[in-house]
Amino acid sequence: MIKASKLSVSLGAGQAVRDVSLLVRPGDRIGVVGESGCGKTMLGLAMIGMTPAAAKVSGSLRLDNAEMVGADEKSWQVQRARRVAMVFQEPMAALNPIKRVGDTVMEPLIIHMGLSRAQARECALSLFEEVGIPDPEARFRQFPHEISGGQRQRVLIALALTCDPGLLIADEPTTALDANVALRITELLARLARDRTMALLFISHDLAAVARSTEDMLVMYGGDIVERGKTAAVLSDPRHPYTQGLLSARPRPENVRETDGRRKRLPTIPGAVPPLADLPAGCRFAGRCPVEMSQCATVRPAEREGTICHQLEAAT
Ligand SMILES: Nc1ncnc2c1ncn2[C@@H]1O[C@H](COP(=O)(O)OP(=O)(O)OP(=O)(O)O)[C@@H](O)[C@H]1O
Repeated sequence: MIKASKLSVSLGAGQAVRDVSLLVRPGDRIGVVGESGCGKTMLGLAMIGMTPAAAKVSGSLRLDNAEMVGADEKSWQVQRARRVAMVFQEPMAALNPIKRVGDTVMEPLIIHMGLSRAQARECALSLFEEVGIPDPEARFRQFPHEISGGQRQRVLIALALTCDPGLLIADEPTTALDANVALRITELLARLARDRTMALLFISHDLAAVARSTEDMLVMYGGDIVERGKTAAVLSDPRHPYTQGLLSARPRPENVRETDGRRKRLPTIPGAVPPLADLPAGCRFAGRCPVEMSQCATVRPAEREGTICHQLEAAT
């Protein structure tokens, strides 16, 4: 259990995070949204003890029973290995370019988990399989530049899982990926959190991805949490004016126009997730939906053709 109370991060005269209180329990999946610079990353960094050297962290952050505000680097190293891990947005920058990806994932298993090389290799290969890396034996020997961006992000997720963390912080993990790969990575993170009863803090600008992968969400503005609640409720019925503004600023298909002003017809990609703006009226639940749109009781017949709704559960 991770509990932040009045957690603040000051950088010079400004406060990047202000008095944030947050309880994260095993298996919680929490989205964090808000405009650029509102403090999402800094909150994540404070929760893993990786704020910039110039930052001053105050308040309280308890990881299980240990108070981590003011803790030294050695204590943080233990917590980072076992309790909290983070996946960053740019996988190429986060991986050592001159190290084979298999060796990268084996290293913490040997150093922090005390495994032999043979055990670490076996464990790393099974992590590669768990995160959906095809042909793990072959990928194991490759360098980061030899694999795709999506596979690099999967390697980083495997790396983050090596010490079986209680909380995984994913900071815009799909920003550098194309829409389809981004969707798969989002689904992977949500699945891992469910399967491992691991908490997930999913920081993103992509509200549809937050809708798919989280149950609760926080909306940040100017370092504060201005709204929090169940993801479905916040997205369908935002209470704070800032959240209302954030949701209304989403790109909507009806706003995409040809140069002559006519509405542009967007191609339908089989299996693609429709933007939130396209969600049928009457559905209140954000999250992965097993119901095909053609069988969904809440969708009007005209909207059913050729589309699969992966995004909502039927309101029933
Ligand atoms: N290394 C740093 N030194 C000084 N100020 C910083 C540093 N990193 C971030 N900041 C400031 O802290 C505030 C919060 O930044 P943060 O990166 O947490 O925003 P964010 O919400 O994650 O933005 P984005 O969505 O663009 O990643 C901003 O005002 C930013 O300018």
